Amino acid sequence: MSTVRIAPSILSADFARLGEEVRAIEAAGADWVHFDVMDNHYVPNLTIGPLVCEAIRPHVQIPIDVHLMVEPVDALVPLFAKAGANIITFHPEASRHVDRTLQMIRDHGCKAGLVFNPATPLEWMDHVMDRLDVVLLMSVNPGFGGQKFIPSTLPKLQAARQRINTHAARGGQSIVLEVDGGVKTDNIAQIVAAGADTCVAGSAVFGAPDADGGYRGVMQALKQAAVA
Ligand SMILES: O=C(CO)[C@@H](O)[C@H](O)COP(=O)(O)O
Ligand SMILES: [Fe+2]
Repeated sequence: MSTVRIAPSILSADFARLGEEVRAIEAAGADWVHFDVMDNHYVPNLTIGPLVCEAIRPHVQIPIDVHLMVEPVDALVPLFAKAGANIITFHPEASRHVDRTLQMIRDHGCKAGLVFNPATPLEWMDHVMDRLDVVLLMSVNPGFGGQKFIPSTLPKLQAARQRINTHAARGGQSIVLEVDGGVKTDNIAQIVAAGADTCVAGSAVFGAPDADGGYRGVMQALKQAAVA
């Protein structure tokens, strides 16, 4: 049985019923709530902030995984920590002092992570391995849900997995390897085989037809397909 985590992205949820939506995905077996923050500056889209994080916090027990697509980053860290975030990830190009931002996230009691766009080199992680709890590889360009998985993410996942395993073999902490964008039942097996242990899925989960078992059906289908 696979231990892959599924983190539904609420970007594709019904925002008018967000409390109900996050309760439904938790009941359906979601492992994390993936919370996409877009600022209409680092990315063209504009989404949700700490007030919405605070509003959904009492509705779920599972960790809230805040993916910051904002520039600059630092001012939002204390606000999301206070709003109940458990994990905060950011794009290294968007922070002037990456080491300091990672440290700040942990100082606020959250797990810290870096997000790599499809063209962002993995070298960004090399000098901050000790400060990382999560490495998130984007398998689409950030800004929108419902895009198609970029296949070059697969060798990049293998390379990231190798770095993470080497770090652990040298006595370093364990680091989650998360993938975000275009994850579906028909590609999750390849994604997990390439080294991912945590998969964000937005449109795949929230677009699941009721006839196929709705959120519970798609969550089971993703977890089963991951080990196929
Ligand atoms: O961060 C992002 C997009 O920028 C993602 O979290 C998407 O929201 C994932 O949605 P799907 O590709 O699974 O529909
Ligand atoms: Fe995301």
